[in-house]
Amino acid sequence: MLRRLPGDEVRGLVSTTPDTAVVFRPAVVHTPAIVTVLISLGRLVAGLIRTVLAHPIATVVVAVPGVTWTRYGWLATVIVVTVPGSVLAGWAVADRPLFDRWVGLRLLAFWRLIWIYRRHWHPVMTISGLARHVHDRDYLPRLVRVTCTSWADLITVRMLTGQSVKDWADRIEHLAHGFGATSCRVTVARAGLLTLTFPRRDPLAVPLPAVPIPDEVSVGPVEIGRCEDGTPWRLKVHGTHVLIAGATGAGKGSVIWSTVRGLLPAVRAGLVQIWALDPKLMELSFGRALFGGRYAADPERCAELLEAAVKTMQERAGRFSGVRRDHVPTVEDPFILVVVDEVAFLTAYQADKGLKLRITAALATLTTQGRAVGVGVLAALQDPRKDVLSIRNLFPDKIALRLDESEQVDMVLGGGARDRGALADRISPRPDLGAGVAYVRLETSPDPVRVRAAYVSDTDIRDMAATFTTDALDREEAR
Ligand SMILES: Nc1ncnc2c1ncn2[C@@H]1O[C@H](COP(=O)(O)OP(=O)(O)OP(=O)(O)O)[C@@H](O)[C@H]1O
Repeated sequence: MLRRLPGDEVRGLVSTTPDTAVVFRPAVVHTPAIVTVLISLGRLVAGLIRTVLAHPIATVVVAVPGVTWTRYGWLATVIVVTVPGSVLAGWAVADRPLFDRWVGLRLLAFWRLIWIYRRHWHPVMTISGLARHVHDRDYLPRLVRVTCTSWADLITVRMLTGQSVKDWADRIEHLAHGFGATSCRVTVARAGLLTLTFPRRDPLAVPLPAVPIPDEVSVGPVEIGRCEDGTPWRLKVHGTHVLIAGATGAGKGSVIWSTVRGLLPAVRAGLVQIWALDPKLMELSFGRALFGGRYAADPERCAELLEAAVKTMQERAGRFSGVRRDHVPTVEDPFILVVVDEVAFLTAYQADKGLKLRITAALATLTTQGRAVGVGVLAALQDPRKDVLSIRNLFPDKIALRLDESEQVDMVLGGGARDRGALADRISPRPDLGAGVAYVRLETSPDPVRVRAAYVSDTDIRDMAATFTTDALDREEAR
């Protein structure tokens, strides 16, 4: 800064050329050395206190052997280190999950905080463009905390003031590669705080066997697979409509069959009816016996079945009107789940215009009015473009299995889903690794969750059909 000091004008003059402006030397204020030393010492002590408070266990682990060594010698130190070490090792062998929960994952989180995240934080933030340089000062988003789960690192970050979630969502690839992870997902923890999820391994890389048929009678949510965090993936079908989008071989069949499987006790009890439309004649025909005659494959018959569902829906709406607003499944008014495999065969690819119109109108009516009166639609399709299924937005819940193009992810899950980590176009095309893997937006959260549907094999379907048919015959005989 150039400043005129009182009485210092002549001494500070560095240019006396007559035709130029008068230039003064910058005023230099000399700070006494003792002040600098005290400030540095203060910073050091504050940093030490912060570190001890932030990592008390690590401090104890380092400090106790250190103090023991200086006061009691090496023998005492060996004892101090080996006794707790052996106890911990024994604990790890005896009860690994409990050990991991209380010790293992915390140690791992500390190690990864120091070795991966803190070490690379500055360069990754700067190069990805998330840091700011204003008036010669660097402003970095703050790395608040690292926690580890069995499969991922969860990083809590305080954004810079004025940053948006989109700023981070736009840079998930920079972040993933910067910290050596395969992907990154961004979720909002609370105002100004984000959680970044960096998977360390893929917990869904191994196919899941079919979920056992539940004992209790329920219309859902139906357990059909597993979420990435190890919790069951439960799909709600009663009171909503579900669209399953996935390229060929993505595993749409496993979502459909797992749902049917989970509903079987309720079907047996007469609380649920499954109406199946199978225009490809491949998927649902296998378990035809489960649908009690409500199965259609040729488009004409599909249109009739859909119109029958609309009729039932309207008849119910007439009866329920002014009496109740929600549907409770009963034997008289069971929940009707209309399952459509490859809905585009009935809409976009249908050559008969009349049939196409009838089918689209029936589907639109069911998806706009069916929820409250106990009629739901579970439809699968390969190509999620609007001109293929104009009514795709009428499905409140959507599942994105492996898709061919990145743009299709937002078409299925809604705007911004891919930016927030729903990389459905990156799901492996290898059936053992990627079939049945999907991203969903669960009701409880706008953030996409990665899931895998259990695989219901042909043998499972055959068994389901055989058991169901035997049950049905037994019931007939009993009557
Ligand atoms: N959940 C799953 N887990 C593991 N493998 C699966 C799963 N679902 C399907 N597969 C495997 O992937 C193959 C293709 O699955 P499926 O036929 O269900 O796909 P799709 O999406 O219905 O394909 P298409 O649209 O061509 O009918 C299956 O034969 C099976 O080997």
